[in-house]
Amino acid sequence: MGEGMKDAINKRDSASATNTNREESSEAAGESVEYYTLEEIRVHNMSGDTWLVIHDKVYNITRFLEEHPGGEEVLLEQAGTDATESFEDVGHSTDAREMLQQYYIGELHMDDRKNMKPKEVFAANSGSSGGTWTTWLIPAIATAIIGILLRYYVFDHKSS
Ligand code: HEM
Repeated sequence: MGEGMKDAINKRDSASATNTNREESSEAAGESVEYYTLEEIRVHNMSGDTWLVIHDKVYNITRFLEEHPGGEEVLLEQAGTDATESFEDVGHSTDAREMLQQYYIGELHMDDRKNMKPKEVFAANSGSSGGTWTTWLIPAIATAIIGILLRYYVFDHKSS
């Protein structure tokens, strides 16, 4: 019996090994990604069926509602919508961000993504915190003025 049995087992093992590999590679290639539009997501806005979007990823958080340290209420307020801003406003920990993975079901449809246009990026950079160029321009001018003053001071002292 020995050889036949071993062969059968080997065949089964290698078959299951190739299956697993195929699954992994198709996942890695992103073939099985689901895309949802905001319209599709909007209907999942109740306590028994709760989806939300964070950073263009769609999460089914129905079974997380009761576990959320920040309470069920805040999640239900965001249910069926893009909750990225509220999620970020709270300043969630790295642990919270890692937890998200468990509830991932797909991606927000490309048409519904709020891609930052170059104009918006510029506006975001030149807000009250000051633009990037002012951060080096002001110290540069200050250094130049100090340099000029020092020169005058040194010359004045040499000539007198
Ligand atoms: C599925 C997505 C979410 C996950 C996995 C999550 C997870 C967590 C975790 C683990 C905490 C404990 C503190 C921390 O580790 O940061 C927390 C706190 C909190 N979360 Fe969320 N959260 C999610 C979505 C949201 C959303 C959309 C809001 C919207 C307002 C929110 C509001 C809060 C608040 C108010 C707290 C309490 C903060 C505090 O007491 O300091 N969370 N969340």
